Order: sequence, then structure tokens, then C-alpha cells
Amino acid sequence: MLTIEKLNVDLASNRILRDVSAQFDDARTIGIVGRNGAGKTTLLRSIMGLVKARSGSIRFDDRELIDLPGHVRAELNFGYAPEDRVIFPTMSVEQNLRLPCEVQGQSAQEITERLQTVLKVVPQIEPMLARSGSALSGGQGKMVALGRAIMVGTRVLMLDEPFQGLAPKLSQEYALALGRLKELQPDLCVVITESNVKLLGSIPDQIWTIERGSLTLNT
Ligand SMILES: Nc1ncnc2c1ncn2[C@@H]1O[C@H](COP(=O)(O)OP(=O)(O)OP(=O)(O)O)[C@@H](O)[C@H]1O
Repeated sequence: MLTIEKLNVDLASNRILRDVSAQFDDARTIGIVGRNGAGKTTLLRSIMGLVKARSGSIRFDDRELIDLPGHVRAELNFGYAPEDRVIFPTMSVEQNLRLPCEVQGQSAQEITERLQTVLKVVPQIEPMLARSGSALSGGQGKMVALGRAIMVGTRVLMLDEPFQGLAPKLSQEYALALGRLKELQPDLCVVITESNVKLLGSIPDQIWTIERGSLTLNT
């Protein structure tokens, strides 16, 4: 369970997140909806430890994360697919997928086994494995970024505006992949941001709205 309490984040002296409090339970799929600039990316980056909080608390189960650096938080098995994907262009797709597990110090055998699971969830990646990261279309990059986040995201998976710019067919494939993932890992907490709630369809079982850095649960 991820518990956020009175989280405040400033960027360039501007308050971006204001007293954000939320509880994201295991096994839930959570949608966070807000227009451009509302603070969605900043919230996910704060949870990942990529942005420093001014005040507040972020706890995972009973562990306080607020002062833990990003690389230590990665070991908590949080997966994160940023909006801009960040697929490394000089590496193959397979190397891109293996990288976060290698950073965690997993063995080659463990990583290969996890990769097999990820390919069951996102089979579209299999034919691309040997391809260079630079040779992917935008939609292919989103699928690979999803796969890479799933490689380590066995407890919490955070996806930043995954449906933005995806063609309808690919959006459908992406949603089906999330469905397969939840079947394999029912306890996983999935957090998905979007600016357009319609793009989330029936995927989330709980929706929060973020507006100028304030987060509220939709009733
Ligand atoms: N590095 C930064 N320095 C200063 N301000 C920033 C920085 N990054 C983001 N901001 C500002 O913080 C606010 C929230 O940005 P954020 O990217 O979290 O919003 P968002 O809801 O994810 O929107 P988008 O869909 O446009 O990414 C915006 O006003 C943005 O201009």
C-alpha cells in the first residue's frame, strides 16, 4: 500500500504539488486525471524519488520513502514508464528491457525468466527484441516502455499518459496487455495518469482528479 500524506513539492520556487494526500491500495488500478501542467508527472516523479519533496510523507507499506534516493526506491519494485518513454537509442530493445533489472543486481537467469513473463503480457515486443532502440515508432516505443516498467514493477506500476498519441488499435492492445498483467499479478497496484479521462475507459477501478497540484478522489 502506498500512502501519501500532505505532500508538497516546489519546482523553481513554484508550489507544484499542494498538500497531496492519497492511499493507493494493492490490487487497485488507479487513474489520475488532470489537464496539462496540473502536476501528474511531478506526482509520479515524487513517488519514484526523482523529484525532492519540500514536505510531507510517502510510505510504502510501513516504510517512509521521502528521504530515500531514487535508486534505493527502484529496489522496492516500482516500475515507471515516463511520458517521454526514454528508450535508449544505442541499445537493443532487449537490452533496454533487461537494464532496470541489471541495475537492481538481478541474475541473468532471473532477468531471462522475468523477460519471458513480460513477453506473455506484451507479446508485441517479441519481434522487436533485436532491434535498436532508435528504430522504434512512437507506438512501439510505448509498448517497450510498458514492458520495461513491468520488468521491475512487480509491486507498483506507474504509467504517465500512456494513451496520449496512441492510435486506437494500439490503445486497445495496450489496455489488453494491462488486463493480462492484472491476471498474472492481481496484487499489483497500477497508477495511470491521463489528461483525457475518456482515454482510460473502464481500466481504472478508482479515479482521482488533480487540479493545480491538488488531488481529490472522485466519488
Ligand atoms: N523542472 C521544472 N522546473 C520548473 N517547473 C516545472 C518543472 N517541471 C514541471 N514544471 C511545472 O510544474 C507544473 C506541473 O508539471 P507536470 O509535468 O507535473 O504536469 P502534468 O500534469 O504532468 O502535465 P503534462 O501533461 O503537461 O506533462 C507545470 O506548471 C510545469 O510547467
